[in-house]
Amino acid sequence: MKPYVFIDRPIPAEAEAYIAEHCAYSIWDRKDPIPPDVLQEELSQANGLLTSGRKIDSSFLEAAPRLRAVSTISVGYNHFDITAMKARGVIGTNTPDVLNETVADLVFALILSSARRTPELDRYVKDGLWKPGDNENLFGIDVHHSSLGIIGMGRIGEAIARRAKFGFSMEVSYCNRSRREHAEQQYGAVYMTLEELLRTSDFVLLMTPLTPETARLIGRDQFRMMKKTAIFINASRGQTVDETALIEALQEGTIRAAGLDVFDREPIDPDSPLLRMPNVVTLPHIGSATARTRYEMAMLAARNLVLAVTGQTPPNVVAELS
Ligand SMILES: NC(=O)C1=CN([C@@H]2O[C@H](COP(=O)(O)OP(=O)(O)OC[C@H]3O[C@@H](n4cnc5c(N)ncnc54)[C@H](OP(=O)(O)O)[C@@H]3O)[C@@H](O)[C@H]2O)C=CC1
Ligand SMILES: O=CC(=O)O
Repeated sequence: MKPYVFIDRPIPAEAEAYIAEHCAYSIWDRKDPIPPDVLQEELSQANGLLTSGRKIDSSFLEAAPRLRAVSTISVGYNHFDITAMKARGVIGTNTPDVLNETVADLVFALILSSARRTPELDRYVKDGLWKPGDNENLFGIDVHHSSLGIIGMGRIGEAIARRAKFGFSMEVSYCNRSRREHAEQQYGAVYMTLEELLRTSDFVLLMTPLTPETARLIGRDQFRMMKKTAIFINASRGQTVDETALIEALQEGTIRAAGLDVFDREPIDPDSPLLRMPNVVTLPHIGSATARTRYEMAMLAARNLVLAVTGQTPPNVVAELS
């Protein structure tokens, strides 16, 4: 008998067809949330789940007694409760590598737009405020030949370091728990302590996974260590930063500006002060969101799921569950 899998969101037709070849399945092919009774019914039967960002914890797993594998269409898997999944023998897979270049492009969009104030100045022109004599009020800061500190020099971090070094002649430094020699040799990245990186970088980029160690890694003390002219970029997860401390740092001029793709709460609270600061560029968590990359991610997640539920070893079992 074929394994039964549940797909909890719309996916490309090719990914669905691939799953259909190997599994019995059903799909929630709509944008509105799945009604609890439908989810409950699906979970009671499913051997596998294809999802993105759904919290997989012990109460979820209790409702899914036959579940053997969860495949997420994302590289981040902080929504997996590893302990609970391990206890039930549920495999978890993610989609690394296929999004590296796309996320790196988006990080550069944040770096450039926050340094040269492009969203703010676009508004300025469209609002009819551009006038003869405009000069210093339109100035930004240079990206080329400046310094970029990457906290979390991994697969995506390296794609960013390559752009920084060869595209913009930037000095790259990084801070990980362990050295990444490839980044040092290829991009001249200098390994530093977190404090040293914060004190010396023109651009501070957070690119770590969200883990108990990285939760609120950047707070009031860390913002105070940064240069007053520093621009803070976050494309990791919102919870790696103390958002109240970030707002305070921006309001008090402790740092110059921020470029943010991720937030503590997503979608962000419409009353957040971050949405009213001209020196903050905000994006709706779109690091990997191009049609081609999302297609590759869905195909990879589908392959991971099929392998896992048919008793084979998928290539992308997350480290803590392999
Ligand atoms: N905004 C968006 O749309 C996207 C966001 N992301 C986020 O980016 C994250 C990174 O992805 P990816 O590059 O593929 O992951 P990798 O695992 O390849 O890289 C993460 C790096 O972070 C370092 N790291 C881990 N813990 C710490 C720590 N406590 N302090 C300092 N460094 C640490 C690791 O090095 P070491 O082990 O040596 O510490 C590793 O090199 C994802 O987990 C996800 O949260 C990813 C894709 C899109
Ligand atoms: O945030 C996106 C991811 O792939 O992780």
